[in-house]
Amino acid sequence: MKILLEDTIPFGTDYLNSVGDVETYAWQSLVPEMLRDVDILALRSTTKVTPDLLTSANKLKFVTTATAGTNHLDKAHLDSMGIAHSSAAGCNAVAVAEYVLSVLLHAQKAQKLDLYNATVGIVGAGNVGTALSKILTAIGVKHCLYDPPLQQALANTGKTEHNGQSFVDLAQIAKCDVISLHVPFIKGGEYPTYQMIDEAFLEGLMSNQLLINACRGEVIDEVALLSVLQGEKPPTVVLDVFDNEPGINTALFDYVWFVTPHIAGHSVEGKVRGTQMVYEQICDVVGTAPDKALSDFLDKTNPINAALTSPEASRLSVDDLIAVFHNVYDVAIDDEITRKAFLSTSNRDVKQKTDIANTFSVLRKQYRVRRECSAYALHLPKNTSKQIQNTFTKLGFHVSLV
Ligand SMILES: NC(=O)c1ccc[n+]([C@@H]2O[C@H](COP(=O)([O-])OP(=O)(O)OC[C@H]3O[C@@H](n4cnc5c(N)ncnc54)[C@H](O)[C@@H]3O)[C@@H](O)[C@H]2O)c1
Ligand SMILES: O=C(O)[C@H](O)[C@H](O)COP(=O)(O)O
Repeated sequence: MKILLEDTIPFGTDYLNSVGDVETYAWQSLVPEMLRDVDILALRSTTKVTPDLLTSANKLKFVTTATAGTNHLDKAHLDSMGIAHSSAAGCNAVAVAEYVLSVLLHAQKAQKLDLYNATVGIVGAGNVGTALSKILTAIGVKHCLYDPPLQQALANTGKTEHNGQSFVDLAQIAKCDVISLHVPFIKGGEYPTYQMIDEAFLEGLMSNQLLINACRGEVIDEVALLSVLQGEKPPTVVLDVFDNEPGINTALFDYVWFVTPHIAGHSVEGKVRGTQMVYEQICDVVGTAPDKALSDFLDKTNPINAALTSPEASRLSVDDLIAVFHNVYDVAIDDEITRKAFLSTSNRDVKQKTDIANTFSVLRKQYRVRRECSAYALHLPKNTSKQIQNTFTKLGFHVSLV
């Protein structure tokens, strides 16, 4: 069985070389002729699987993406050719949720938010929305969900809540202190998400609200966003994703609080979990039993020694949470790297579009090593309360008292 892998899939060859005849292609080099006689194709989200790409695919039976998003696959066309397809649903949900947590903790530090008294509106309660809901539950932050397709599916089974959280409508989401977007990019159909955060929604936001987009840029009307951000008393906005990536509109940078190059899901765990998932799917297609596990590919980390200011308290103080969590992930570092890279991009006007696209792509490709909470042993003081230990455990840390 001939398996063609994109070289952006970490450990792809190590995982799959015993499963079939593996070949890799360099990122952005895939052309139709390379799919001749290929049985299985695995890639990531920057490769678009279009009818044109598939014109020479004479044997292709399975296409899979080591990512959560699937809007780069023309699924209707794959279906029409009888080619099965899949994705790594949920592979990087925790990474994105941790990205949002870092933003929330910075908002607390900057006095933009009173986190423990705030309400977070989660738009899209799938894998990422649920991972975020779990984090917020662990630290005791109120939140609500907007997800009509899921709400409808649950209603059909007589349920009104998802993991103990209630659903609200978009108008209620618009009133939340924080609005965090986690829907797929869908054009058309019953529940489209294309520009669902439209001009009216954006114009209704107040200066004390925080809007975070770490799903797909197309979900926000970016022209309206720029205009609102340039107006009086704009909301605080954090963007990980943009319309028309990688040729993004860098004019937004001057008005956005944190800006990152579509890396919210790029933890080591998020990426390698994606490889593990496509490996298991390919084993299934080939008819072989998988014998490799995520732990075979993840390095150990150094423990975090936390000197809590109030270890005996019944609730983890937000300052202690900030001090511990920002050892794991700090969005401000990625914001700084991003802004520096674009500053050295000579010009921001339309003529320099290629330069902007290259800068964006290179930042993503060369992203630093970032681990999730679950990668860390967390050493807490001996007198740490059970409640605080529990909170850290629920965040994924391996807690011990020293
Ligand atoms: N920035 C990143 O690095 C990054 C990482 C992972 C995922 N993503 C993006 O985030 C999206 C969500 O990821 P996920 O893993 O949670 O996907 P998912 O499929 O598990 O969940 C998506 C949820 O959105 C809901 N939804 C669909 N249409 C909706 C609508 N019109 N209104 C409200 N809710 C709607 C679905 O019912 C589902 O529950 C992905 O499709 C991807 O585009 C980005
Ligand atoms: O859809 C996803 O899983 C995420 O957007 C992911 O970060 C995409 O990563 P990429 O394939 O662009 O490296």
